Amino acid sequence: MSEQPKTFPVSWEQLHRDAKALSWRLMSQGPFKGILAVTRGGLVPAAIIARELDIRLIDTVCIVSYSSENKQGELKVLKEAPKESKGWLIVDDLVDTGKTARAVREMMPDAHFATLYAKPAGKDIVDSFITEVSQDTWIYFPWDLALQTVPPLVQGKYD
Ligand SMILES: O=P(O)(O)OC[C@H]1O[C@H](OP(=O)(O)OP(=O)(O)O)[C@H](O)[C@@H]1O
Ligand SMILES: Nc1nc2[nH]cnc2c(=O)[nH]1
Ligand SMILES: [Mg+2]
Repeated sequence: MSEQPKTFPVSWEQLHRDAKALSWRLMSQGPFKGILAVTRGGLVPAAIIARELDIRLIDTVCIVSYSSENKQGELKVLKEAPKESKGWLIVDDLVDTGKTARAVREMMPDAHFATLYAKPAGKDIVDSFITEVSQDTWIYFPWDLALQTVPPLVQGKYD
């Protein structure tokens, strides 16, 4: 569970809408030679953007930054980005502290960096994003969520 006081849950529909909005914005920045998806969070947005911009060349940079308890640790690069960066589009789901984005930027200095969501500490590192949320907000992606029942608003209130 997150220790952030605020939460921003994103549904599949919302994610699709935001990835399409980002694609619209990126159209004027291209054409791009290929997409570099930052795993794992960048994979789903990268697939949607690749479809919208008709990009067939997709590569990955494989980075682990947060543990399963949502704590940031040492950055582990499991697979480096390709050498060429000019004309490439980097896609990640979000930028938070900017640690991941900074590391990828170093590997791909001439690429355009796009994320769906951005927090204030990291937003200046990326070139394009759709929605900003406050630093004390934890974003929940649809692949981390499940439908569940919630009690009615008034349950137990008038007992
Ligand atoms: O700006 P930062 O503070 O570096 O955080 C942003 C990164 O954290 C998350 O990835 P994570 O390392 O949790 O891995 P995942 O994509 O596999 O979920 C997210 O997908 C970004 O890549
Ligand atoms: N899911 C998720 N992963 C993150 N990694 C860094 N910040 C976040 C966040 O707000 N949500
Ligand atoms: Mg990630």
